[in-house]
Amino acid sequence: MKATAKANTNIALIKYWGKRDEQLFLPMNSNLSITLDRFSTTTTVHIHTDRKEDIFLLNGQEEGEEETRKISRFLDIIRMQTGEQWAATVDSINHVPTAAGFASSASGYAALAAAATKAVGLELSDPQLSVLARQGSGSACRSIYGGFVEWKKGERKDGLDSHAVPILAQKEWDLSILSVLVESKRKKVLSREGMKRTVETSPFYTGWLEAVKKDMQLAKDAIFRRDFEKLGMVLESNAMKMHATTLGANPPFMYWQSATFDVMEQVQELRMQGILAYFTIDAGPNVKVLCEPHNEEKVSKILKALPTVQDVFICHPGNGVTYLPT
Ligand SMILES: O=C(O)C[C@@](O)(CF)CCOP(=O)(O)OP(=O)(O)O
Repeated sequence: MKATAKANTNIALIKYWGKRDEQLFLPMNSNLSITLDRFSTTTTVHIHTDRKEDIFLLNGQEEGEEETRKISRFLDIIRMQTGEQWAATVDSINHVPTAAGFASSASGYAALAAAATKAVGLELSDPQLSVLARQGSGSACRSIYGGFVEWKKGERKDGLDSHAVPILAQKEWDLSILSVLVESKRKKVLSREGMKRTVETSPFYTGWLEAVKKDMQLAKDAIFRRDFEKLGMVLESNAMKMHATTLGANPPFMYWQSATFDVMEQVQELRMQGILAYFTIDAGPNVKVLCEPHNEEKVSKILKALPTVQDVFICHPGNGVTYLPT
């Protein structure tokens, strides 16, 4: 038995930042993303009943014990649901150049969840598939759907109500999401560690939780009204508040580097010239800049001209997980 699935990466507009349950990947706050039309993972899962060990191939290379163990832990969730013993060969191709400033865990676990359940004949609804993908990496639960997506934090301790729901299909509102790759000078604090340390030690974290509820409402209203200026203001403000929490952590840390500031200042300069552009930043120095499609070439050119910008990748809203012929 085997199946193939493809999932796109997504970028958070209202951030997932902090867990209320580390084992089940349950978030402290609801959050909101756009699934993109490029940077995806395609995963084929072959099921074997004559073998005990899982094999994990990434971009054609067999991965070592540590990475394979992570995949096996994820597949154990499915094995518990089927109640059967089987091993899998997971063959993932990442079309997510890390150099493009995207983490591949979101598209990776969304594609794996879809391909593995399909291969074992486990028919899950989209919300159930989102609950499963979430247990590989939180943000992966959002890549099940296309376009604008909300991850409802849920209230249940078992997390069955903590999953993504679609807000607006990608064809309903076209925006440009420019992934701006800047020079990276130092190793970043991975988002999992960063959010854990922040929740546990930052006095600013309670302020974040208060503010993000309101930001979610403002962002959803702006999306329903297709009000790009209002959406841009709230997503930029939300990213700033998320990063402000890390400055109060113990020990404090900051994801931004000097090149990050160059891009932020350029985006604010563009707005002074009347061009609507807004930035958001995740757990690293790279920046995502949102603008309206008619401005994308101009904005991309101006950002590329910054001496500390290495490249700019233009994306648009993309679709959710799809199954491919194996
Ligand atoms: O994407 C967002 O909402 C915001 C962030 O990118 C900000 F850095 C966090 C993504 O965290 P993720 O990699 O999903 O963590 P995991 O659940 O520990 O695997």
